[in-house]
Formats: sequence, structure tokens, C-alpha cells
Amino acid sequence: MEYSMQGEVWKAQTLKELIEILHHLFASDKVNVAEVQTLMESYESNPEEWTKYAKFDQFRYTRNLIDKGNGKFNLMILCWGEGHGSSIHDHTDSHCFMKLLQGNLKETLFEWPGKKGVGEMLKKSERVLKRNQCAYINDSIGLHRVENPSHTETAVSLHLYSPPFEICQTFDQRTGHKQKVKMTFYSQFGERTPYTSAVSQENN
Ligand SMILES: N[C@@H](CS(=O)O)C(=O)O
Ligand SMILES: [Fe+2]
Repeated sequence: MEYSMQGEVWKAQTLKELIEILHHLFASDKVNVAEVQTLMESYESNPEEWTKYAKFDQFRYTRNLIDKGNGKFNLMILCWGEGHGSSIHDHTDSHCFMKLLQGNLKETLFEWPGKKGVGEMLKKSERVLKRNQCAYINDSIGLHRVENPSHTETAVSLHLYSPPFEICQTFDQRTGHKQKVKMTFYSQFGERTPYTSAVSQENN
């Protein structure tokens, strides 16, 4: 291994190294959330390493796959234009790590709606994530909406989902009604997904 631990924690010097260490950590069946989060925070964003994956769309945020994690996780770069945001959504029983590579993102947490799912959804908290910070969420923590609050700057984030999933539920803030949505990739490994298969349905 070219990479190594510093004291008790992993430090990733490059995106390539980050991906190698992630493969190593996810090869075991148990995910240590704090360890992955610390590792992802340890990578200091270097645009030269990820620009080739960062493809923006004029109207909504894009999902750009960069690694399939040997079937254990999906690693992707999300590109948020000015004011772009997601709907309120869940994460399909997966772990979700979200690290800022550029700009800021506002994350708003919501409670799951009651069984009937009627009425305005309950907002739990909100925070603004800055470059190099890494947030974590799963369905037991709640639901979230993610937005680029800036009207002058774009934002780029690195997301890891384990196990990988392609369908999630989105929620109407006013009514709590939910809907299943299939998520797609705008690009994979730096190549734009062909238009024929890209019925774009990112959850925004
Ligand atoms: N979970 C969302 C992005 S975010 O709003 O956390 C997605 O994978 O598209
Ligand atoms: Fe999310």
C-alpha cells in the first residue's frame, strides 16, 4: 500500500489515494461511520484531481459517478449550479457521506412524516457545510434537502453511498406525500451518459 495511517487515522493525500483507502475500508463487512467520515475530511480538495468529473447542467444538480467501489459503494461527484437544490429525500437504508469539494451547501434535516403523511413536514435543523467538511446521514437520522444557497457561486460535493442504490423516495414539504424516484448519472467515469439512456430524473 502506498498510503498509510497517521497515528490512528487514515489520511488521504489525493483523490486516488482516498478511493484506494475507501476500497480497503469497505472490503470489510462492517462500516465504521466515524472512520470513513474522518478519512473523507482528511482529503484536501484539489480541483485538478476532480475537474474531469465535474459536469454541470444549467437547470439542476448533476450526479457524476466516479467509482463503483467493488459493488460495496458508489462514489460520485455532484455539481450544484447557483441556487440548485434537491427535493426532500431519504437514502434507501444506505449510509450517505457528503463531502464539500467547492463552495457551500445548506443541508436541512426533516422528520419522517407520520404514516398518513399529511401536513407540513417538520424541520429538525439546518446547517451550512463548507469546503472539506463531510456530513453523514442515514434513514434513522431523518430526511434531508440539500441546496446551494449561493446565487453567484457553484458548489461541488463528493458523495459516498453504501450499499449503492438507485431508487429513493422524495417528499412534498407541504403535504408529506412521498414518491419513488429513480436516480440517474449525468456522467460516468468522466463520460457524459448517452442521451438515449439518460432520462434524467435527479431528485430535484
Ligand atoms: N442524495 C442525493 C444528493 S443530496 O441531496 O444528498 C442524491 O444522491 O442525488
Ligand atoms: Fe441526500
